[in-house]
Amino acid sequence: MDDFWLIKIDNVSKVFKGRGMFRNEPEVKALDNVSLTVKKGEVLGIIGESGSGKTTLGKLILGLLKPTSGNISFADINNNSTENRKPLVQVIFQDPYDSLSHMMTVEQLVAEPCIINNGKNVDRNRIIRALESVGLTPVESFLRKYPHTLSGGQRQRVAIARAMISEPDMIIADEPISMLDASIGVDILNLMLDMKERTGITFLFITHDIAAAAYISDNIAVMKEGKIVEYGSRKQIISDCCHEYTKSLLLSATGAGTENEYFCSEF
Ligand SMILES: Nc1ncnc2c1ncn2[C@@H]1O[C@H](COP(=O)(O)OP(=O)(O)OP(=O)(O)O)[C@@H](O)[C@H]1O
Repeated sequence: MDDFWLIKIDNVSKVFKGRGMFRNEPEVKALDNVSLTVKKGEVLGIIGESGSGKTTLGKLILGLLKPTSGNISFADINNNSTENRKPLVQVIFQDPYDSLSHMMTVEQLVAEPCIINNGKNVDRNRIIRALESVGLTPVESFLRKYPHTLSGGQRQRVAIARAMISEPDMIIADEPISMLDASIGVDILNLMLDMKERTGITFLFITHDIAAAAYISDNIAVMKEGKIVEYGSRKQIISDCCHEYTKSLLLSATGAGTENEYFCSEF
């Protein structure tokens, strides 16, 4: 894997003003001076407990939120075209049932991002290839189905096909397996790894599950209360972590005799 960067996050903080009718609740510092580099072609795991700022980080990268301070830089991409462009970033959400319109067929759902981007219909073969690439075969049996007739894992595969059809440079996967059974979750992680191998796509994998992060990530950033408290390669984080918080996450994943299916034998 090369070390070319895709996104650089420099000293980024994000403060949310107090909620409540009179904004009388205290403000929240969701991100506190975060610096991080997303390298091209890697799976970067962002791990932390609820409220540690993971989703806020993803929303800042997507441009859905603006940093209160600090800077996010995007690499110039040039795919043999005359003009350089920013990396195209797509997102996969935690709940594939909620994130997919119940009124649209699988074919319409997968075609929609291209129609929004280009304003014209998509070549049907492209939709078929996208569905094949996520293992929804025979494709003909899925095209006219609605999300409520699919299993959770199949819905998440539709969400991945929808994200992949516009050929993004990076996908932010925000807790993509937390609502799935463990074995289906492993299938989705394997699919993401397979896509990384085949296309060189970069993933930002947001999770509260350190074992899932260890299974799929090249590098892992551990977040606590809006800060990155530890960063390293998967092996460093699993075998040689320093921060007490990381140790406690590892202990809860492996401790008390619990078997965790994501942990590989190398750890
Ligand atoms: N729009 C908002 N307005 C006010 N506070 C917010 C807003 N969005 C997030 N927060 C607060 O910012 C903090 C970080 O939230 P964030 O959703 O980034 O955490 P997270 O690590 O993704 O948590 P989870 O795993 O539960 O999704 C939390 O305290 C949350 O309540």
